[in-house]
Amino acid sequence: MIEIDGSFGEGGGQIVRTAAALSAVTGYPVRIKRIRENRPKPGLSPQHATAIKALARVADGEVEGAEPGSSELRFRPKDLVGGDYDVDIGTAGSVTLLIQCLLPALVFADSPSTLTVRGGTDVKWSPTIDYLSQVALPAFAEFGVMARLSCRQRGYHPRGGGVAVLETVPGKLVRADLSPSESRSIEGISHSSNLPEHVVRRQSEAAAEALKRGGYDAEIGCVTQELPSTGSGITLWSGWKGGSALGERGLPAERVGALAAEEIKRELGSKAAVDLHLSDQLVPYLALAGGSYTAPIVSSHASTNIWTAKQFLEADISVEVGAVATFRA
Ligand SMILES: Nc1ncnc2c1ncn2[C@@H]1O[C@H](COP(=O)(O)OP(=O)(O)OP(=O)(O)O)[C@@H](O)[C@H]1O
Repeated sequence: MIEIDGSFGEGGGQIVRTAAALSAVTGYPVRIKRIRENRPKPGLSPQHATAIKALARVADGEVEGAEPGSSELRFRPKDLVGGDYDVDIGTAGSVTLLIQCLLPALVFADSPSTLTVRGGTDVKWSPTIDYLSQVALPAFAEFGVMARLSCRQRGYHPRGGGVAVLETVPGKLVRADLSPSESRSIEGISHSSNLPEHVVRRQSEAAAEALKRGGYDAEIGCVTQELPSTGSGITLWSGWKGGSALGERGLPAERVGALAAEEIKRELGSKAAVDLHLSDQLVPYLALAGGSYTAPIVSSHASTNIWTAKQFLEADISVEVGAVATFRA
């Protein structure tokens, strides 16, 4: 059994998701201790526990300790079984982080799968649903990941109620070397629910103006809906880089648009191939398939994910830090 110290490095939920995902893929049972020990609310959060239980279904495995608040978890995977899976994270737990945990296993499953996830699609501290479909999945596809994501209904904090469907087809992963793009065109979507129509327009106009000042062309769609949850957000993307911001009470719509624009401008201003967030999300696929990419810096999420991947795989992953950080395996 592989033993993982969940408080290592970044010490967050990602160690748990990556360790369980790679346990499922390699078939090595894992015991994760000291889970999120240094977080204000240590142990598994309800959304981490839901992800692990869902992964156990896909891996036909046994799991102990996958309960909210638990500081220790044992996971023993068996066969990776494709099929239809329906997972309700409840409230506004992140749909994209649950997918982050299950996707590697679905890629190695014995048949195609349709995973329906209910929860928050555009929530803090996680990739937005548009970031996952427009930035992360296309980058994973370079490594051979065959997955298609559709957002049936957005879900904002705190009510959630979002629905996303991920369809996967298993296949062999392939080595990929991602190179930087010179593109100066950016796409995006500005969205809201139960808010006046001018909110999405002000978000998108502020973003487009800020991007134009930086010499970028932007095409940003606007969607106003009436859904069970209330909220707004904007995601911008260009190749393997993104920027996003979520509306909140007291934060002017113009500021939300400008924040997303500032983030993607910072990323596009770097000579790296992928953005900061993608650099940690790609680690499992880099470790499994080999390849290379560059990122602006080595984040603590990325170095911790590399450490976690090395506990399961022989992969010789290295990061060389210069003007940009080069990830290689
Ligand atoms: N704005 C964003 N855009 C894209 N990806 C993001 C964004 N914010 C966070 N992420 C990604 O979400 C993941 C967050 O992992 P992390 O371990 O911090 O999450 P967590 O499960 O909420 O755990 P914890 O609560 O312990 O921090 C990382 O892969 C990170 O790259």
